[in-house]
Amino acid sequence: MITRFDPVPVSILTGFLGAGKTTLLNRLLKDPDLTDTAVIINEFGDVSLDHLLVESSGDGVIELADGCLCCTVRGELVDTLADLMDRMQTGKIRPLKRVVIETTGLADPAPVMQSVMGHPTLQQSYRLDGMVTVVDAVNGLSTLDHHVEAVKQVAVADRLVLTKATLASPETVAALKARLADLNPRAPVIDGDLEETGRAALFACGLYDPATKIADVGRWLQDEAQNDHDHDHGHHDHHHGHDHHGHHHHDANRHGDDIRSFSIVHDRPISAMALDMFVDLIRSAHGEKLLRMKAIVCTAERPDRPLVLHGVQQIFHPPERLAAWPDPDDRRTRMVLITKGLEESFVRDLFDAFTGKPAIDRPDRQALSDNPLAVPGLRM
Ligand SMILES: Nc1nc2c(ncn2[C@@H]2O[C@H](COP(=O)(O)OP(=O)(O)OP(=O)(O)O)[C@@H](O)[C@H]2O)c(=O)[nH]1
Repeated sequence: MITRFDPVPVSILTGFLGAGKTTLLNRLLKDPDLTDTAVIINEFGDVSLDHLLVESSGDGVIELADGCLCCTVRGELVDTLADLMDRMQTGKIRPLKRVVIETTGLADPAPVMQSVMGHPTLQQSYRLDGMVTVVDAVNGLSTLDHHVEAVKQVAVADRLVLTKATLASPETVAALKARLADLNPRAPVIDGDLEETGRAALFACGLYDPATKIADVGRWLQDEAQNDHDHDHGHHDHHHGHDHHGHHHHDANRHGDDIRSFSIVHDRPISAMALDMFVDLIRSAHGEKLLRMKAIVCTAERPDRPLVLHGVQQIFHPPERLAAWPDPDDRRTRMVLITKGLEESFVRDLFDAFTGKPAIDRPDRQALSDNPLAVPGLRM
């Protein structure tokens, strides 16, 4: 038997790389009001860590990996939403109160929104209710200057959540708030540290209304609707190339001409000192090219308790030791990097050198830490 339901509210949690989306989601998932909520998380790259770092991973958390919601895995999002509705209607899962979609940090929100609002079948089953955008107080201004996706994420928001304000100066926070008000005069800016920010009510914003946003928002959504229409009619020339209008590649690892995502997997424990030196070198010498680094590391000193590292542009947050491995049978170190203008081979060579992997034409860790710039082949 098929049961019909009222359209299920869908909220989209977005924000630039490392702004604090997963951290906020982990707080929200502790709110009992978010039971019967399906959470769809999406990550760039072939190795995904978010499903390990979302604390209530398991039932209700669906992972769309190895691609970006706004381009490569957009079809998977549509299929996932259709499948959830099908399972609800046929009684295989309990009726959902809400669906929350966490996008990748580089996602253009417009195509993701259009998937929910404009898809001919999905729009009968779902309604967009709550665009929540997380903005990092430390990197926010420069991110808005350099990444069109970040500008769009702010402009489309119903609510803006400001994170890391205690790490930024009051002047920086004031300048950022002024910029946010220009881009989105009506969205309240909510302090990420407040307890109530972590409650389910954050998502309940009411039916999405583009008319309450700056005029660009309506245009972006219309462009997406037109793109979908053209696509349906065989014009496959949109979204190729990340041009100045913010259009996208279909390649998950090329979200801009020089933006790359890659991962390093290592199956032996790493000494904390080697890790420290590797991170320090990357950060100090190439921090501006490192958009994001996320890692779960098996250290030689505490192999039973993995270390989680987060680098967001130049900022490295204090590492966190988990109580145990999320999957006790997989204790490999996994590191995901998103870089802009920094070659994968360079980072890999550096990692291998610090972790002691021998190579004929590369010096060892000691020589590297003494003089990293003197290394042939390791200079950019
Ligand atoms: N001090 C401080 N750190 C924060 C805050 N929010 C997030 N962080 C830290 O920022 C780092 C990145 O946080 P995530 O929640 O993983 O960010 P994200 O937006 O999900 O990252 P991506 O999925 O890679 O885009 C982590 O080390 C967090 O602990 C905050 O409000 N204050």
